[in-house]
Amino acid sequence: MRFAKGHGTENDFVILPDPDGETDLTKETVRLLCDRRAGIGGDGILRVVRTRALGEALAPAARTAERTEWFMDYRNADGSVAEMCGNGVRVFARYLLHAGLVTGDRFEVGTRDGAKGVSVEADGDITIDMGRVEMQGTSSAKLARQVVHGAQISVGNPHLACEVEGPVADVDLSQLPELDTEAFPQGANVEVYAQVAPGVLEMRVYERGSGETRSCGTGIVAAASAATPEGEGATWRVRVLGGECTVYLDADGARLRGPAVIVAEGETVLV
Ligand SMILES: N[C@@H](CCC[C@H](N)C(=O)O)C(=O)O
Repeated sequence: MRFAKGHGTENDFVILPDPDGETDLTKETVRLLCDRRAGIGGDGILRVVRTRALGEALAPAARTAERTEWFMDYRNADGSVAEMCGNGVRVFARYLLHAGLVTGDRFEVGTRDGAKGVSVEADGDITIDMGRVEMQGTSSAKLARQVVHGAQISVGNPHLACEVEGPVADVDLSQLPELDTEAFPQGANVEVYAQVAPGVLEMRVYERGSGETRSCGTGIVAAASAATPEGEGATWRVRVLGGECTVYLDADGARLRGPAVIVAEGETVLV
């Protein structure tokens, strides 16, 4: 099967073009493709499928995705399915352009969290309309060496965004965070962040289904939202291990801007 490899601020993905939805992507296949030694390596998979090829498989929650031509079927490295991936949508959009599957600098991509607007900026960055962020109260998580408290937030997928004192580099994210399972029955992505200058956050993330990654777009939006008590009218630059993205919070919701690159194309015998 053909594949491509891409990343957005070093959140990296194996891209599988499957326009007619002919590939049965099992958990085992996803794990193998994402394995950094036995496979291609990635934090997740972006299956590129025509929305109409999904038929009944398009969950009701993804209904606004029906109007899109292309659907991002996102899988975490452990084979689990996620509703949304912010860096993933940018990389997916870059792939559609690269492969000539879309033209123009404005289009939409279908996700399990609905249709997401894509704008290609003059400098090559890609901006995604992430939609409304849902603030759901507070919760906490037990990390390897400390307990962190923060905001429970849905960016289509579940997050716990926790402000920490001191450098985020000092936080031990080597172990799966222990969460309140009543608050997060489906698990969550856990962000730790600190404000390091006016309008600038540093953030690290432990992603559900992938472990610590070098960036997480929905996590970046969650951290920016947690850092904005007024809810809107804010712009944040968010620095992560793999680079930097910008989040704009306004009355229409959140927009995420950042880079997205394709680094390789080839053929795999693993699918
Ligand atoms: N890296 C992504 C988020 C991917 C899904 C996440 N691990 C989950 O299970 O919700 C991003 O850039 O948003």
